[in-house]
Amino acid sequence: MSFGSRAHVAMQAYGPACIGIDPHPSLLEQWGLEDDIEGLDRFASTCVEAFAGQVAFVKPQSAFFERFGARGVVVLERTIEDLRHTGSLVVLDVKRGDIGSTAQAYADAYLDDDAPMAADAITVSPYLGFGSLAPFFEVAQNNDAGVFVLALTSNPEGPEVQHAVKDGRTVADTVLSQLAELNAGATPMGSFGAVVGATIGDAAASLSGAGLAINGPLLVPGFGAQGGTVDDIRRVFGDVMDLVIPSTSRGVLSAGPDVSALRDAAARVNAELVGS
Ligand SMILES: O=C(O)c1cc(=O)[nH]c(=O)n1[C@@H]1O[C@H](COP(=O)(O)O)[C@@H](O)[C@H]1O
Repeated sequence: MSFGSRAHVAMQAYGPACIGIDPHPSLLEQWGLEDDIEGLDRFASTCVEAFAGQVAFVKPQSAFFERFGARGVVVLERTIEDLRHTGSLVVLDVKRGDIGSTAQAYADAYLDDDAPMAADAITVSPYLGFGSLAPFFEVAQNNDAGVFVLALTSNPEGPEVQHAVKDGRTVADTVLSQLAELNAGATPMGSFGAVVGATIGDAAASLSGAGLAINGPLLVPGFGAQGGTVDDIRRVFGDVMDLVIPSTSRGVLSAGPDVSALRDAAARVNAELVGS
């Protein structure tokens, strides 16, 4: 089953939320853990216990594991493995992007189902040109995996690149319309998503063509710790709420380390969104 179909099924079963595993040093401390490999290991396994098979998407943030070198990557690899095939889909947040021939190697590393780090989907950056991402889409397609392309990110620096205009269209608009082309005709939705922050304000209003209706999932970070609210999500994504996967990390992780408190916090995110 394609990633788009699997995502649709998981969203129906658990609600739309994506919970990030971001082992910040401050969260390790808050959880009573040392900022070392043992602390990382305990943090990640607690998250697996809390979220596997409980939410539609879990998004480990690679950088917080890479901080610990090869041993951190081992923990990441095991975390992905433990989460996969539990009902929750793993979106590995690595934000890759490179010239096509190197993009192929990244795609093989994270999206080929036989690779040790294979995830259900990854995040990628289109700023070497949308066409440079072709290997990611091809490997994803062949492995029923997904790709989330940065379009309108949640950070305040994003607009300087993403709102830049070429041939009368913003860069973000171009990214979104190329995703819509890739997803055309897919049901219930395509496997190629966009990252659009909950904090983008009125930026979506200037999009042309299909706008945010890319017939693929919209990963929406910036919700929770970065200030985005359910009202913001409703305002920005009104017509395309069915495609929205709101993503939060610190907003839920700060409820830890108690497993049931973490689960309750994740369930509250879903309840808030479904009620919206
Ligand atoms: O791709 C992402 O997930 C992402 C894109 C974006 O525009 N903004 C953004 O915050 N993120 C990631 O989403 C997570 C947000 O974490 P919190 O701010 O703690 O909810 C981090 O792992 C970010 O790297």
